[in-house]
Amino acid sequence: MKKKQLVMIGNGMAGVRVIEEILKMDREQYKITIFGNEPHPNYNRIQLSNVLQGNTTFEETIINDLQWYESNEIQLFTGEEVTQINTDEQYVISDIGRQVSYDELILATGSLPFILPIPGADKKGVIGFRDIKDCVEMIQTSKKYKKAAVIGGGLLGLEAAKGLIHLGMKVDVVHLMEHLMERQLDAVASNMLKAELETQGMNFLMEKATVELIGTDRVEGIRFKDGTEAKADLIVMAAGIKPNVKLASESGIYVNRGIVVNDFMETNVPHVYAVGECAEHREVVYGLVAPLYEQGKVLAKTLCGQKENGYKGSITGTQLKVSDIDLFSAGEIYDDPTSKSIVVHNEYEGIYKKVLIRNDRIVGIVLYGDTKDSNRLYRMLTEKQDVSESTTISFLQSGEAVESNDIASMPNDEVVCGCNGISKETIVQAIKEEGVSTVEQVGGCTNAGRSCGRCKPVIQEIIAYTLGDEFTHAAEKKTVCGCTSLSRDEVVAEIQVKGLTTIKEVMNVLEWKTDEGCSKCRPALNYFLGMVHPAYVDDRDSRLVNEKMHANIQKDGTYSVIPRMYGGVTTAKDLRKLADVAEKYDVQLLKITGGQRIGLYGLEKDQLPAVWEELGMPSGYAYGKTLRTVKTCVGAQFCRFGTQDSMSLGIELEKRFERLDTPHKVKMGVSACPRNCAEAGIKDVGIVGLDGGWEIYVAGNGGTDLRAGDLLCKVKTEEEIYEITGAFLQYYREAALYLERTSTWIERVGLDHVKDVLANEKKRKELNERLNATLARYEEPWARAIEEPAIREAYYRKRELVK
Ligand SMILES: Cc1cc2nc3c(=O)[nH]c(=O)nc-3n(C[C@H](O)[C@H](O)[C@H](O)COP(=O)(O)OP(=O)(O)OC[C@H]3O[C@@H](n4cnc5c(N)ncnc54)[C@H](O)[C@@H]3O)c2cc1C
Ligand SMILES: NC(=O)c1ccc[n+]([C@@H]2O[C@H](COP(=O)([O-])OP(=O)(O)OC[C@H]3O[C@@H](n4cnc5c(N)ncnc54)[C@H](O)[C@@H]3O)[C@@H](O)[C@H]2O)c1
Ligand code: SF4
Ligand code: FES
Repeated sequence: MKKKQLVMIGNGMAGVRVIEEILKMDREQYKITIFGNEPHPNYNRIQLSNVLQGNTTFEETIINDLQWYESNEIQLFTGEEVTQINTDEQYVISDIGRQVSYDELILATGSLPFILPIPGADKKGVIGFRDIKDCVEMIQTSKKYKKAAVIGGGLLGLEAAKGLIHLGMKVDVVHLMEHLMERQLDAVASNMLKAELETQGMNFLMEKATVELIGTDRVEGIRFKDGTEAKADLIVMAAGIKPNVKLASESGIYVNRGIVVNDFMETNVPHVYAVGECAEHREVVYGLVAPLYEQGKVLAKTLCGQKENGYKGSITGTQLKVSDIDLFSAGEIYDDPTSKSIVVHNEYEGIYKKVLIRNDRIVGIVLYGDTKDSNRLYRMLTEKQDVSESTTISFLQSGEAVESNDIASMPNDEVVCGCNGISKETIVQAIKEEGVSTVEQVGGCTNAGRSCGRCKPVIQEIIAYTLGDEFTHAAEKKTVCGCTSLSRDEVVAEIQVKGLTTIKEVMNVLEWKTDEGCSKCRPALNYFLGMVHPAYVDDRDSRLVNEKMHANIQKDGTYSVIPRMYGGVTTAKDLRKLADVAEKYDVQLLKITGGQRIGLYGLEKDQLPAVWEELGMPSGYAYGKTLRTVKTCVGAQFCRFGTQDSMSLGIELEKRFERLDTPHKVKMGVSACPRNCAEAGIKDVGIVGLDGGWEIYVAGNGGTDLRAGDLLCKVKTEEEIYEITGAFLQYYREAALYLERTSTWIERVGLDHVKDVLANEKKRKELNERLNATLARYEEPWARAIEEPAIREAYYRKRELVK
């Protein structure tokens, strides 16, 4: 049966969750295309606050990596904005003129920050806080400037302010109202919050209406309605958001505040749906993921022909992600004549709890300082339980830490992860039936904990309670991924002891929990098998996407071609070839890379075999977990300071070790004197020439986690360098975790340990023997692609546009 074309505009949290749900229900019905105007795969926007506050990295925010799209055959166009929808002829057009037809269309365009329409709002240094780009700008600004102002004392503004303080800036929070977070907290809780945040370094300018942002080109300050001013080199506008609906309304789709949908997330136009922050359901637009994920489930069912009850709306609960602040709020927050409240206010311990009741039902909750009751009360609220028999004590228990007893008495259907609507029962089931034993694995099976992360401590408690004595052992172990409860070392040991030779065999014998594995374990197993068995036949389809393609996929879906240029040395003939090919294929960019070679960027997948054939040069593996480059200085051949021939040594090292699979990428550098022009001190292996010898440095890193290399040893001859470098690489291959750089590996196992291993001559010899046996199996990847039509057909067939 021909698949229907499903197109989604917006590659954010709500939209991609719909696609995940569809894939769980029915993989065969749709050919899926996604447009996202950010240059990233789907990431966890919620965690941007934690990135700013230094609790997580950008890499850790990625929810679905490019490999996920590739392996689910989803065509993803990042950095591309859809600018037109033709609902009569059912196609969309992007800002680069790409036209894609649809049978069904999902609008998941999210929201835009509300930028106050005041003079000066367009100055440099005025931003919202919505995406990675804003986050990067805050981080970079903090390196140059010292004073920031955040406009808006809501959830977003306070999380941004905390992040900016962490980045070393002085921060004013400008708030229009009398109380912070006035939509979530009453006056008492709000004052407690303000007092705590002041101790954390925030300065509040309350009841201030901003009328102008002052400065010349760049913002320098704020002017308020009362005539006062405040200095600021950076302004973060966090005064609310507005649904991103321009495209929908211009396309004739009915829009009120958001894109209006019915209970099945259908808009007024046939075959067009909306989900997430851009959608308006029963006159409500939501701004938290829990309701958006509920909408996502309903939409997936609608699209898979399983329309049931539909979406009925949600009551949301919020928490603030600022360290040392514990607060929860849901439903109504202010007393009125029709409601009664139960309040516990322990000023001594800084705890405040309020439950609002109307007609024997909880209608609102505000908790500050102790939120242990939040799940239970929230459930009573959402289920509209009759509370007439309850006492104050049973409403508002003590503030003791969650203990096993609490888990034991927690009802099975209590929702533990509010963002994803996952109950205790579902988590316990995953632990018992799927054999998972870490918070990450529970997330892999159930989605619990994958959004704001606030439920993770409770998930941890449930694991401990369910596993009992087995827990300590299980929790200590870092498993390969959620598909197995075995660690990397256990899997490698089993491969060796049981003589397992294929991925399928490993999964069967080691009782993998999934049939096909996942994007984490498949590449890892492929690597382990290749590391254990020198003659292993590579399973190309299990590799990470760039390795599988032998080319680096770029943000617009095109690829780069970077041939080897051993030691950074080239010839006029090779340069001519590069120029000819670049002209013939009209490449978008020719660039000298950081690794001293020349890259051709912007090639289509079907052009790659011909480009490589015409170049006739070996692949530079600029995409691989392998030896990338050996950077060299000109050394003794030309430089008057050079004591050694760095170029020849670098070229020889690159030729010896190219193509070798390693746990992560490996970069080398060779400088011919301590002036170190090849920056050998920040390479995985760095060699520095001295009078009469060389120094070998290891585990340097010039990337995100900057690290100077450690001196491993001094040697006299080039032969010694080859021997020690070979042994080091092989030991790293055998001992490091998959996707662990040499820098983190050395930090974990200790330099002295590696020195001890390499100081042992017998071990060095054995390591080099195993390395050489492995090196013998590699061949030039593009030679095969050029010769074999089947490979070209399988991997480099032209991208069809869905039209
Ligand atoms: C810093 C921060 C912290 C947050 N913390 C929390 C929290 O703790 N808890 C919580 O529940 N929620 C939190 N939220 C809110 C939560 O992130 C959002 O509710 C959620 O991301 C909305 O998902 P969405 O898919 O509707 O929109 P988005 O995630 O915004 O995704 C929409 C995507 O569509 C793209 N797009 C728009 N128009 C087009 C077009 N024409 N063509 C192509 N692409 C387009 C956008 O660039 C965007 O990438 C937070 C938000 C921020 C910014
Ligand atoms: N922890 C979380 O759950 C979390 C964290 C961040 C963001 N978010 C979500 O992101 C979205 C945006 O958050 P937000 O805090 O911007 O929205 P918001 O609407 O909740 O808060 C905006 C705040 O700005 C104030 N404000 C409005 N105009 C102002 C002005 N001119 N000067 C000063 N203050 C002004 C308002 O009084 C309000 O308190 C919301 O949907 C929110 O739920 C959630
Ligand atoms: S590292 Fe020393 S030898 Fe090499 S180019 Fe620099 S100065 Fe010359
Ligand atoms: S409550 Fe947010 S991830 Fe679980």
